[in-house]
Amino acid sequence: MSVFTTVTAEDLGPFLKRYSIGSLLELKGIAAGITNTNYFVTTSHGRYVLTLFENLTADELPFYVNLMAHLANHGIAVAAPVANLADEYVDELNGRPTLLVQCVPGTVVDKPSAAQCFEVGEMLAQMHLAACSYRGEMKNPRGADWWNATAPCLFELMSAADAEQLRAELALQAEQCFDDLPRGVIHADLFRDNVLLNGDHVGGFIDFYYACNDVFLYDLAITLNDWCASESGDVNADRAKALLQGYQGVRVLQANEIAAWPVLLRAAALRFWVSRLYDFYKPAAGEMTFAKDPWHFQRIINAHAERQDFWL
Ligand SMILES: Nc1ncnc2c1ncn2[C@@H]1O[C@H](COP(=O)(O)OP(=O)(O)O)[C@@H](O)[C@H]1O
Ligand SMILES: N[C@@H](CCOP(=O)(O)O)C(=O)O
Repeated sequence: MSVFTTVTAEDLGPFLKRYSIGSLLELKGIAAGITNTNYFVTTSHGRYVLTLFENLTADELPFYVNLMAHLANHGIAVAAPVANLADEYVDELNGRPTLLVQCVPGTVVDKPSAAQCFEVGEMLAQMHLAACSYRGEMKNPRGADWWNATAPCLFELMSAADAEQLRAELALQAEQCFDDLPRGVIHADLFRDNVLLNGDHVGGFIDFYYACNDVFLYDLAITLNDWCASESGDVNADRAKALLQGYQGVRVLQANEIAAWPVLLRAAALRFWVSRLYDFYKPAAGEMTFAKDPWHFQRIINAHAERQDFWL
């Protein structure tokens, strides 16, 4: 369920008058998603998704919303924001900041094929290049500063063996320097549930609310860990190769990126191991989160640590 703030057709009437998208035909809550309230809004002009932000404030939204508009302008498959008559993307409804975007075609695919991984890799590289001309800046809110600050409150709640492994993994990452790697705006959460696939093609990347400035290769590692790893943490080589081929067809990895790849795959898994551990052990009272399995990412780290061949 993810309708946290109810919207009725009556609520929407005055809201839609601030837009030029026609009159309301249908309003339907969207069950998927875990953070915000989403509705499909069908009007006489077409189909849109209305998001009511449950956590982000109107002041925090321009970086993400302008990024989506910038990428859509450059031909990247993302949901394009729709501006209201005051030429603003962010509006307000029922006490929440809102965004209206075009519906993108496709569905979430749980078990992607190699061909679909190829397309996702290609679109990701194109997104990285298109975002180079985007002027917004955002620090990674889930980068090394965050995981180093967050992990200490988890150690005493974890098994001794897991806490020891987490300490070792943090120490391994603390020794690295990624300053020379190509960087720019990254999605930072391009899991399967944030991509709509239309057959083999990318209908649209969605959910840009972790986007930030960071290392491109880290984004590719986050994507590979979700699109190509099984429950055991092992990686399907065909899908991984396809994702990397798709990516490198657009942006060829440099020698220093190839050298950093194994440790960045572990960094990308560490980020979600820590965030899922935090959600598991420290669920905030009343917070609308659904804890996902943290140990999945520990298994991915273990598998990467054993691996010799990284599909490049
Ligand atoms: N632009 C869009 N076009 C079509 N469907 C969308 C679009 N944006 C969101 N959705 C649907 O809404 C669901 C939840 O969106 P998501 O952004 O993941 O929510 P949350 O921010 O709550 O995690 C998606 O799985 C998808 O089915
Ligand atoms: N894709 C993530 C969820 C988003 O990150 P979070 O920090 O908001 O939990 C996952 O599957 O863990």
